[in-house]
Amino acid sequence: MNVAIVGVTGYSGTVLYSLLVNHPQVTQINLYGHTNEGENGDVRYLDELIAGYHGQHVPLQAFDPEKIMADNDVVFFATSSGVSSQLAGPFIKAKFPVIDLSGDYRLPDPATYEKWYHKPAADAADLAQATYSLADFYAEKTNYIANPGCYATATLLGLAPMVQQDLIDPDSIIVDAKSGTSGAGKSLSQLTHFTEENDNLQLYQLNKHKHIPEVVQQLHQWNNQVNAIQFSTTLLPLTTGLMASIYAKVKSGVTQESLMAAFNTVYADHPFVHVMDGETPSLKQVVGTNNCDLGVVYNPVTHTVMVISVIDNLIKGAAGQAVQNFNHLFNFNETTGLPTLPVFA
Ligand SMILES: NC(=O)C1=CN([C@@H]2O[C@H](COP(=O)(O)OP(=O)(O)OC[C@H]3O[C@@H](n4cnc5c(N)ncnc54)[C@H](OP(=O)(O)O)[C@@H]3O)[C@@H](O)[C@H]2O)C=CC1
Ligand SMILES: CC(=O)N[C@@H](CCC(=O)OP(=O)(O)O)C(=O)O
Repeated sequence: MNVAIVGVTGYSGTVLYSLLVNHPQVTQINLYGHTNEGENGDVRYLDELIAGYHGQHVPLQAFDPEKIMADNDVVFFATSSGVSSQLAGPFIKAKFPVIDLSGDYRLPDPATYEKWYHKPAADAADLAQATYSLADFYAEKTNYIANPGCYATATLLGLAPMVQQDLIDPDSIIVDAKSGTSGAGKSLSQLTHFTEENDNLQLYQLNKHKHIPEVVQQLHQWNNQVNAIQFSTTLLPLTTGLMASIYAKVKSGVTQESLMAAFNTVYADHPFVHVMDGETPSLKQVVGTNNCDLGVVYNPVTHTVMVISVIDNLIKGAAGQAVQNFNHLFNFNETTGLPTLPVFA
């Protein structure tokens, strides 16, 4: 199978390339950059752009939808938000398979996208052709897969059993999420400047984070009593890893045992999700993997359940989940080409 990547020079795109190189169903990876790529005659090659990619002498070609569709079976967009909304239309019209790592097609309502992303939304008819796909709950729908955001992934996997089985007060959900700086991509900003983030903790986008509507729309689909969450994001002075600490009041009669029964039932056939009973996972046990590890701890004194959800933001939170969705879309085994053992160093 031939696969195309647009945005390989970004953090998620580079990780995606590494995963696809080792994917047994992928025979060729073609790379595409901006529409004016190579215009001045200078062709850029991956091994010259990304340190350590020795031997990967693969050229970046100009972004051209017709050529991409002619030469490939699927295209991945690992581009900044606001790019695929402008570029992906021809693929949607042709029903060509797309896996989009950005947020541009996650929210079906253009006005909601513009409110939270502060950018023009994709065409409304095109948005209707996209499927938001949390890969562990994949349900076949369209050829355009909107891959979830990293915070949304950790949060939704931590909440799914409790929301689906109606075990918590739907008005009581609080999520305190933290991420390493690679989650912000490669562009420099004041927040991710070494002097600001090193030896520091910074909350950002409080009550304004773009993953809030994405999380709420999925929770609402699972349980229409859930209409809002309290959600905060904090930048950690780490490169990689994301932890969501989730709190909720449980409904009458819910215990540690009934919570574990729900988590174990829902995740029984989900190879990437691991549930710890009364214990809490750390970031290092998932960094380098496509796993999401969950710790479930109930406090009978406060009637509060705490779920700690940890992922590698670039793998499970982006490129790895994109490959998991790719496996689903083409009916490959869900785990093909995906790492499950942590780097642990
Ligand atoms: N980092 C993370 O943990 C996660 C990221 N995501 C999402 O994945 C996407 C990529 O993120 P990330 O890798 O962090 O971002 P980066 O900022 O690191 O990379 C962005 C990539 O997009 C490319 N790009 C930008 N504009 C265009 C354009 N007009 N045409 C073609 N290519 C373009 C850039 O190319 P160039 O180098 O030439 O500028 C670069 O390759 C984003 O939408 C992000 O929100 C989702 C989940 C987690
Ligand atoms: C640390 C950091 O800055 N993280 C990013 C989330 C990365 C992500 O999932 O972004 P998309 O939803 O755009 O795909 C943020 O908070 O915006």
